[in-house]
Amino acid sequence: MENEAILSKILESLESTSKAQQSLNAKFEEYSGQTEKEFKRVHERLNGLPRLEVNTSVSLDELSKKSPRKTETDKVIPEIRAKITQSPSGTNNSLYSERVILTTYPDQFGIKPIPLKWAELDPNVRGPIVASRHPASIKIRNAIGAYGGSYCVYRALAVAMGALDPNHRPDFKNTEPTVQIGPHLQWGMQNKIVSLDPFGHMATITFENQIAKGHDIHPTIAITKAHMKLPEIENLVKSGRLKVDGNVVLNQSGELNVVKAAVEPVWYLPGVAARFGIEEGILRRALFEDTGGMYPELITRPDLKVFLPPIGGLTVYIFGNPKYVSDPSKRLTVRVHDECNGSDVFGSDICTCRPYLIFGMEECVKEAQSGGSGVIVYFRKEGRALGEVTKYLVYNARKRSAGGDTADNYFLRTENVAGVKDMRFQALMPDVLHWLGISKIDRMMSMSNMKYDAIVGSGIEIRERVPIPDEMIPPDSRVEIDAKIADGYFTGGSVPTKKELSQVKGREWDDIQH
Ligand SMILES: Nc1nc2c(ncn2[C@@H]2O[C@H](COP(=O)(O)OP(=O)(O)OP(=O)(O)O)[C@@H](O)[C@H]2O)c(=O)[nH]1
Ligand SMILES: [Zn+2]
Repeated sequence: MENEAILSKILESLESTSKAQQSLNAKFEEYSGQTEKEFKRVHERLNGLPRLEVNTSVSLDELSKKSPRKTETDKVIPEIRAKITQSPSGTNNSLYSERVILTTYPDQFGIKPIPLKWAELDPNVRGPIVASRHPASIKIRNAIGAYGGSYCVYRALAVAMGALDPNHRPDFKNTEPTVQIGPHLQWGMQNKIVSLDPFGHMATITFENQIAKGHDIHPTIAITKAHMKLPEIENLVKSGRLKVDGNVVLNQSGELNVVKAAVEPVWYLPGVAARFGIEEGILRRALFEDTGGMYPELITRPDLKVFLPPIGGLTVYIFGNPKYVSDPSKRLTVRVHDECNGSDVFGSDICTCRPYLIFGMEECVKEAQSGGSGVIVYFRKEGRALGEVTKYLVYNARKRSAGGDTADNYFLRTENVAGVKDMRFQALMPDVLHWLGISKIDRMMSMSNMKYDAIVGSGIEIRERVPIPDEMIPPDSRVEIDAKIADGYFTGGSVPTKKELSQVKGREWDDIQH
């Protein structure tokens, strides 16, 4: 009797699972427009194609012989490949030491990190950031994580496939900055800079001797100069809104002269924790847990205070004389921008990102032309640091919702998916402004209250806030901008009421053609 009840329960649940599967299939067909017939046709075509043989015991040499084209494996360094193929399991090959070092401990034999004193103005007192785990560095390492931000994972792949010697030492000849930034007083002040290494661009010069001794020290900042060309800027020049001056705007096609700096994240954990008003231990535990246990040393090495997180960094674009940026007697225009690949690069019109970025650039150029300078900071924090997958999920939810894509529900839809509406945590953002030695901003090209509060709260004065002009707002992004204004973003106009917000509607799903 009891068994029968269980059996019927199982059958019931199987039935509902298969119903769910059916409705999923129906939905799939509806969304993708693929009939079963088409599906079969694709399958048949695929079946007709030659199959890729998967043979785990095959050697890399055999594989590259089989491949008719040149593949990545052809580029491997023979000695590295030899080391990899010596070990069929790959877990104990001669690339690395026999024993896998899962973590280290402060009191372990031979562990003696190079002293590191954060917020010291003298780089020799501050000390280099050493993040390498290779035999010559593992005992003197004073930072958790790896150089390169998120790109450390690609480096691991290159090493694993034999294209890169794990002990490769970069040749830094001629890589020095094209202009000098700093040192600025802020570099030596407590809590002004906690998420980047202010000496990151000077590492190869300042720590030349240590590098020559074999210490694996990398710069975490690089500064170069370039020309840039954008269609909108060219149009501004053609329409006469921007003038050619041969220095900032180089010619009629709107070519701009810039100095740019790429910055990788370097977190001083006690400082990051203090910025968010949390305990360092809690921060370390969360970073350990929510990166899938990637960095056990966050827990086992409380003596190591610096962490190089595997996240995107930022880029600084300077218009005009870079020396003026930190000179309080010169005017300064700034736009701090968070990545929006869909709009910034691909021209999506659902938000104001690229238009505001271009407007920011225009004003930076004008400031530089009239004797001041301009700075654009571009942070890799896609989709308010929630990522592009979350962002697209929310777009779908917005467009499919019963009452339409209205401004009053804009943030709610993000919260439904991500749990929060924003994970950018602007509290760390002003660090780059302090690295540049900025003490006041004449024109801040942003309406964001979060950016404003963070910058002003860090001790930098903002003299004027400049909203995006109405005519630059694409129609479908009205939903976003009105929702933001109602949520506290700066506006020169009126703040929409709840009722008004419910009437601001984005494009319907059906209006988007495929
Ligand atoms: N998750 C999510 N992110 C979005 C959406 N629309 C824009 N974004 C992201 O929001 C961020 C916008 O950043 P910014 O362009 O710096 O603008 P802001 O912080 O809103 O403020 P302003 O300085 O006034 O422009 C970027 O990271 C975008 O990718 C959305 O619908 N969902
Ligand atoms: Zn955007």
